Amino acid sequence: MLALGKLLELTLAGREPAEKTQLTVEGVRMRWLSEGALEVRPPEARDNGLDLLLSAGIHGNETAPIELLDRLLHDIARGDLKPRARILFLFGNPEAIRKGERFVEQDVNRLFNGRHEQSSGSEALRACELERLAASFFSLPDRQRLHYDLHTAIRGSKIEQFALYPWKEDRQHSRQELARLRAAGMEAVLLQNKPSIVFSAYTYDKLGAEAFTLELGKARPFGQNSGVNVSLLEARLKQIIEGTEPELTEAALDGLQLYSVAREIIKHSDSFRLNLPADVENFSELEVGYLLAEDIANTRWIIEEEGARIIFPNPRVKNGLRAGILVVPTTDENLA
Ligand SMILES: O=C(O)CCC(=O)N[C@@H](CCC(=O)O)C(=O)O
Ligand SMILES: [Zn+2]
Repeated sequence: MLALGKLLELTLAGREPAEKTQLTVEGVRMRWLSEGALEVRPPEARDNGLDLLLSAGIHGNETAPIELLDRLLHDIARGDLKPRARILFLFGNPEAIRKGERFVEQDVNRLFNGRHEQSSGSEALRACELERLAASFFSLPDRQRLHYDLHTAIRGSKIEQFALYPWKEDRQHSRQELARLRAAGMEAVLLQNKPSIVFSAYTYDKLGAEAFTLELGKARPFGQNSGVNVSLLEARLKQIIEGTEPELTEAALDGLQLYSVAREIIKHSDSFRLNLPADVENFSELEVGYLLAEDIANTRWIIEEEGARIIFPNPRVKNGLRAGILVVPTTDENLA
């Protein structure tokens, strides 16, 4: 296999490849751009006009998505997978991946859309570099742009695999993309309704990509991901890469649960208390009247919404950051 197919090995070892560009037997060009960043370009005659950004390891301990991208890259480097799409593979936070930690000093996925400029340190620099790599990749005119930022969650979930769909003023969420996610095994989608500082929100808002954060199961160390079943997503990604995806019909949305954000729980101070068991699962339902959280100056988060569920509860985030999202079921009436 070509050495550049071993991007993960290079990244784990903190090494630069001797040769920065290599050609597969299929004439596919692989180009190492920077640590954890590799562009794959099909021969011009095979190019189908799709630019696909696949990122993982924005959180260093979320290894199942990293292993999935590693398998796809191996297949491309061996000539077993024959891309018609142009692809950018990104391992988001190499230092944290090497340490097996979510982050080293600060969460890279809270540093996009301008936030890295107000910060310092290696993770702020990395967020800036990821924005630059994505912007350069998505700079070619008249091409389709798609970004999947792959994650696993800190805790178990009542809905194992789900997507978060960013928001931008005057832009509608796409039914076609939701059908594609359903076919890729996602059981639910959270439709965001305000701007955000995560990677997929940057590529959606600033670069015009269809972009999603995908949650694929519970985070575990390398080699311990047999409980994370990515087979439907992996099969779909291969079809997208090879341009062999079956046509999507509207009916394919059937069974996909849609949620919208009712409220984001922001931790304001060290007095923040979250009134949930440590092992509570994502999408656990909360009853109207339930006292969810308390914070400084008698701030109280009481559930007012029927059918509210909690995702990503985390009282240990830094002050000023999201300590959970309250979501409620929604319908497909506003989709494009
Ligand atoms: O399990 C958790 O609490 C967090 C899992 C995770 O990393 N989720 C992403 C979601 C990004 C988004 O809001 O689109 C994150 O929190 O960065
Ligand atoms: Zn994550």
